[in-house]
Amino acid sequence: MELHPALHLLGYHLIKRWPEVCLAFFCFIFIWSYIKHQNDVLVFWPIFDCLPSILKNRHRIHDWSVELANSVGNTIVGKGPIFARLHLVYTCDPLNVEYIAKTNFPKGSEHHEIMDVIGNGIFNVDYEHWHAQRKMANRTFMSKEFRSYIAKTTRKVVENSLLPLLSQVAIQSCVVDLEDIFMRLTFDSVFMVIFGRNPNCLSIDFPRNELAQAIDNMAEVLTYRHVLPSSWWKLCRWFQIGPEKKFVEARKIIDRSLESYILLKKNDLHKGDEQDNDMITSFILSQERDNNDLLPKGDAFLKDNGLSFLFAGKDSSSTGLAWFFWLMTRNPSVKDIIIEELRHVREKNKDKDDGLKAKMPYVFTAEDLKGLVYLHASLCESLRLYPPVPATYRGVEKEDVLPDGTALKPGMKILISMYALGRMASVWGKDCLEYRPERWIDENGKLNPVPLTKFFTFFAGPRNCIGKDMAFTQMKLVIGAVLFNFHIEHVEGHVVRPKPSMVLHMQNGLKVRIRKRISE
Ligand code: HEM
Repeated sequence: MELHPALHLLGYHLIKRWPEVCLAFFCFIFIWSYIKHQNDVLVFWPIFDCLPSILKNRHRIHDWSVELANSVGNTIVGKGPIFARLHLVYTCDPLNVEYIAKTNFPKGSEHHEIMDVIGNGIFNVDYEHWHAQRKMANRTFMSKEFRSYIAKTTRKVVENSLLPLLSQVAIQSCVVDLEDIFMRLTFDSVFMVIFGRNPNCLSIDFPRNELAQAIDNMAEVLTYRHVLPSSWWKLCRWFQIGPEKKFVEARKIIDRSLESYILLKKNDLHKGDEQDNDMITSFILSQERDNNDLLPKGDAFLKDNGLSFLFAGKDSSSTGLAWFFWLMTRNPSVKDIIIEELRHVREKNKDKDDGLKAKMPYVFTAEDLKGLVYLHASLCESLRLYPPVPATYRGVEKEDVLPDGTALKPGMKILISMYALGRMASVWGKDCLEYRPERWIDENGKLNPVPLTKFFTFFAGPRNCIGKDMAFTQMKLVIGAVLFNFHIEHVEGHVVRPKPSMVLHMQNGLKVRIRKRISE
């Protein structure tokens, strides 16, 4: 049978122009699939796998992680684009996470590479090296002297810097970013706990601190490194372009500053000055005293750990505080109960108050706030809904099976979302998105231990947060002082939402007005 000339021509062109035809065909499949799946929470594309879904939701990545768990499942295995050589297991199944935490999966070599700026600091090492460092750090963090040093230094920052600044802001009745104020506060207090010196970032002229700025820039670059395929950021590093240029500049400042602080500390120690109770002094003494081959000698190790703890402690408590105060502005009944608890303490203290402590604004001690059940419950509830460290990951180095049956193979990466873990109806019940401190309190008015078993904000197992108690002490001192002495009003129209970053910062900060609470 003779072929129609038009069909003949079409066949000729299809063969001659095959690259264009293939491209058109792929575009058609792509657009058709996009339209068909545009409302799906997760789509696995050919070649690109889950990457387009991640990119589409990058601006709301934390809320997307909750939707994923609710609509697709608590554990999802994805491969990522072929060129990224990624094999990812995303989980927010509490049993899986508990297993991962207790079995002590390593952070892995990729983490070490990405976080090269903290070298062999505790955050970046695994197995016996981590074990030796954790033992040394535990000795410091568990000691009574160190704990009371934390309480004393934080209270000093609250009394001498935070309250005068807020009083001034109240007089001027201007709008301030409370998240920025808390970031300055925790930088000063964490720095004092680690290095024994106050960088004085928190003051009414809002000074620019070169080191704090360099650490923020560094954190931004590290976020890029975590989300980009490693070949991309390594190429940028090689050419010293984009974020990697910023990295080099930030690193110079960080190295120079921390080295000089360590030198100052060593000079103080060798002059025979009275010993401080800060962390670096304690680590220097451990280095001199302990004979453990797994604990590196020298200043590089001190610098790596000084920076590890600064990274871990600087923005986490401040972020926790910012979300807590945001929730207070939206839940006045909760705020009133906490203030009532604080008033009781104030009344009890009246007899023993010396003139200095009795003056307004009133400052509580860590001891005053320790037993306040509702304050603790409200803070835990806020940290559940807004975990300052929203996600973490672990490497897989040998075959294993998670409690829900997911098979793990060497080379896989396990991504754990603390943000999703705190918001799942299957874990916290139907009212999981409500801010309800009562869920942390039992029928006898005591703290309920049950929610703690599903609370992963500070992670779990042997590699949980070593600074958890310190963070609670810091945050409660700030909450007690601010709620008791000031009214905080959220500026109407200012939108508060989480930023897609490694720490759950607020996208636009927390804009508030402050008034003194005197007459009540
Ligand atoms: C609200 C405040 C805080 C939260 C929510 C928090 C959360 C966490 C989480 C989730 C981890 C595990 C991360 C992982 O393994 O990937 C962690 C580890 C760690 N945190 Fe915190 N943290 C807070 C405050 C602090 C403070 C104030 C310090 C000390 C200055 C600190 C020091 C550390 C260190 C050193 C580790 C690593 C522990 C290890 O690997 O053995 N954290 N933290």
